[in-house]
Amino acid sequence: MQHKSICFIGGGNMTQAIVFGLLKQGYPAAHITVCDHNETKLALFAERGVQISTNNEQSVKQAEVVVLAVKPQAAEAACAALSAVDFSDKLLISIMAAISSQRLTALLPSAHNIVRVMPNTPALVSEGMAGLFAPTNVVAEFKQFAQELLSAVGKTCWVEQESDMHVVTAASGSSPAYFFLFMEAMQQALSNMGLTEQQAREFIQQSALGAAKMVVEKPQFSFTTLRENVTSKGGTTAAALAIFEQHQLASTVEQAMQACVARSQEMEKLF
Ligand SMILES: NC(=O)C1=CN([C@@H]2O[C@H](COP(=O)(O)OP(=O)(O)OC[C@H]3O[C@@H](n4cnc5c(N)ncnc54)[C@H](O)[C@@H]3O)[C@@H](O)[C@H]2O)C=CC1
Ligand SMILES: O=C(O)[C@@H]1CCC=N1
Repeated sequence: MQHKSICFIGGGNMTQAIVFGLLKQGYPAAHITVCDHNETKLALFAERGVQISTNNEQSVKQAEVVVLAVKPQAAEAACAALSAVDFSDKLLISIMAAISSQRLTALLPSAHNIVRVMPNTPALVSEGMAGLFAPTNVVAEFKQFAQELLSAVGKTCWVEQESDMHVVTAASGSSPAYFFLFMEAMQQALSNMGLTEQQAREFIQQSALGAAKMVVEKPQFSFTTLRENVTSKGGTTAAALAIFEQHQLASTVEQAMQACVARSQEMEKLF
C-alpha cells in the first residue's frame, strides 16, 4: 500500500489499536502523527517513533489523510479548531460512531472526500473488522486507500447505505465487548467453582480462540452445526445450553444489539 502521511486527531483506545497495528504491519512511524492534549497518551506513541503533537491545526495541514478519532461528543469542538484548514485535497476518515457524513460536511465544509469507518480494537492484533461507507462523490483512490489502511489491520466490508453504519457499529465496533463480557462471566463462574483466575483465563481464551478458528476454517459448517457437534444428547453441554435457553439468551442478544443501534441513531441526532 501507499504510505501517505496520516494525522490522527485523538490518541485514545481505538487510535492506539489502529496505529500499533499499522506499525506491526510495517507502516512507517515517520508517516504517522497523533494529536492529543493528553501527554500520557502521546508518550505511548512517541516511544514507538510516531510523531506526536498538541497542535491539531498545524499537524492536519501537513497531512494527506486525517483520521477523526475523538468521542462523538467532542467532534464539534475538534472540527471547529480545524476550520482554517483546507481539506479539499485531503482524505478525511472518521471512525467516530454516529457522526454522519452530512454532519461532517457541515462541520468541515472544505472536506469533499469523507470516508466513514467503524473499526474495532482487535485491529491491535491484526484481527480487526471494519465497516466502511463513502458518499458517492468520494474519489476511487481515496476509497481504496481507506480500505487498504484498514485491511492492514484486519478485514473490511463496505456498506452502500450510510444508515447501515448504525448496524455495523453493533456488528464490528461494539461487538468485541460482548465477547469480553461473556468471557468475564465465564471467568467469574469458574473462579467461584475453584479454578484460579489464571487457570480460568487459559481455559477460556484457548476455547474462544479454538471456537473462532473453527468458524473461520470450516465455513462449510453453520454455527448451529458447530454447536450441535459439541452437544451430546442428555450430556453436559445440553445441560448448560438449557440454562441459556431458559434465560432467553437469543432474545437478550437481540435486545442488546438493538439497544446499540438505537443509541447510535440517538447519538446521530445529539452530536
Ligand atoms: N474504542 C472502540 O472500541 C471504538 C471506538 N470507536 C470510535 O472511536 C472514537 C474514539 O474512541 P476511543 O478511542 O475509544 O476514545 P478515547 O476516549 O479512548 O480517546 C479519545 C481521545 O481523544 C482525545 N481528544 C479529545 N478531544 C480532542 C481534540 N480536540 N484534539 C485531540 N485529541 C482530543 C482525548 O484526550 C482522548 O485521548 C469514538 O468516536 C468512538 O465512537 C469506533 C470503533 C470502536
Ligand atoms: O461504545 C462506543 O460508543 C464506541 C463505538 C463502538 C465501540 N465503541
